Amino acid sequence: MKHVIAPSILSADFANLQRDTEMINASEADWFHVDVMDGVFVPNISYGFPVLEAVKRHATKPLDVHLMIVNPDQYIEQFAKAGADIITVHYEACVHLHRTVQAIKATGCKAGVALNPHTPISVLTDILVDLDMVLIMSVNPGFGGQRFIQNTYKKVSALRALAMTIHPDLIIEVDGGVGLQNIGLLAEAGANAFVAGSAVFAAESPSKMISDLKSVSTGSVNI
Ligand SMILES: O=C(CO)[C@@H](O)[C@H](O)COP(=O)(O)O
Ligand SMILES: [Fe+2]
Repeated sequence: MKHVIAPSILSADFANLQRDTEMINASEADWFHVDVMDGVFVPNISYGFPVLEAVKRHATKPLDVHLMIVNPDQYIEQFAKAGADIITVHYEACVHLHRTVQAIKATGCKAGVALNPHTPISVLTDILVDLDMVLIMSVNPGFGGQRFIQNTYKKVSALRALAMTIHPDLIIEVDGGVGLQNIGLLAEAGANAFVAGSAVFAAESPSKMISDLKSVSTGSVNI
């Protein structure tokens, strides 16, 4: 498959969530990106199981669930039951990351690990082969609409170089401030999945923006 576009429903209109879900269904988007924030790991609270279940009832594409919560182990099964297809936990929130990743896989979901902007990719060297995806945060997690951090390009290309020898199929997803202005360079650096919240939902035509994001960059993903 060509690179993945995952619109973030954090920027959707929650009073019109069915409409926005159907827009994503009908668009060239590949996944729904679902940001769960607990007000502890990040200084914001978004939504939890009821919203995830509601989106799942209408979505025709996989749900890419980004957990910005402490102690994610406690909720993995519940997120899988609520409809997650990919579950991504933060490296910074997990004491026993290998155990957490195995717990995600045991549910049948794909497993991802997210890195905050200050966390070096080297911390994942010994677990990379066990992962389906690494999510590189290109803003500090907690809010949509923030400015993209330029160091992300370097980080993505270093991760792709590391993955090349031990896990060539690794999905590298970039999340935060992604839009037409940087998606091409990110794809060149080695990313192949892109989250876009404000770029999509603030656009005059969200579905045209999704098509534009899909066509701008190069790269592909094996899923
Ligand atoms: O995880 C997060 C924020 O913490 C993201 O998924 C945002 O929802 C992306 O929004 P934009 O930066 O694209 O507006
Ligand atoms: Fe996210």
